[in-house]
Amino acid sequence: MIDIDNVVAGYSAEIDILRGMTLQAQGAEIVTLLGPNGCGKSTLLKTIAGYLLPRSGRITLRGEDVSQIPVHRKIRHCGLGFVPQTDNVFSALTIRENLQVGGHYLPKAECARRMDELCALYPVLARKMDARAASMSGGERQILALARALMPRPGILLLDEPSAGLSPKVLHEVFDAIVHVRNQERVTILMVEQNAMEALRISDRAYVLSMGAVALTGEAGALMRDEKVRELYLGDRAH
Ligand SMILES: Nc1ncnc2c1ncn2[C@@H]1O[C@H](COP(=O)(O)OP(=O)(O)OP(=O)(O)O)[C@@H](O)[C@H]1O
Repeated sequence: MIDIDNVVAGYSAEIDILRGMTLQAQGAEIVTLLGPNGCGKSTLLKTIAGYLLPRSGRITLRGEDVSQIPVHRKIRHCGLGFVPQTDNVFSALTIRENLQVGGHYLPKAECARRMDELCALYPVLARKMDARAASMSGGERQILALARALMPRPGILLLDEPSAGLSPKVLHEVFDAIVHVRNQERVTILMVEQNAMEALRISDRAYVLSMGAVALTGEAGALMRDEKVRELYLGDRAH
């Protein structure tokens, strides 16, 4: 369970980017964050992950107030996985090595067992374990980034634009991979996406952000069917 309560945060002391952000996600839910460029979607993920600490408000993960816990401790101790938008795999390392980095603080046998599980979940990785990540396609790299974040078995996964730069076909492969892990491992997923309609198709709920706060929230199917929402927030690309 993620509970964000009235969070205010920013990069400099003078400017608040998040201005009283309140939202929740729980269970095996996929929740998408939508909204115009610069409204604070990535900043919210960075604040939940602990790259930025809130000036006020509270972030609760699985019942524990983690508002002031920085990123390295959150990922290790709070069951949080984070896949940033860029630089999310080590190109010079092999797929096996990337996964080992993701599980570096697991005991060796547990790390190996977890790699086997993730290779079973994502066979595309199993076929190329000793190839360098640099040789992977964009979609394969996203799946590796996802698997790397999953190594320590997080209960909560934050994904920043997993479809960025991908063709529509590959986007569907990556979204399938996200749904697959939600179904198999019952992870709570909070995802930022520009591809609003595609993201809503795999989501349970969504929040539309505007100027650092929630403008609108609802069940994904209802948002997709709402004419006004489609026109104002989704570019009316629904069919
Ligand atoms: N490292 C940073 N230092 C200072 N300001 C930043 C930094 N990163 C983002 N910002 C500012 O914070 C605001 C929100 O940015 P953010 O990246 O969270 O938006 P977003 O909703 O994810 O946008 P996009 O859809 O374009 O990725 C923007 O005005 C941006 O310029």
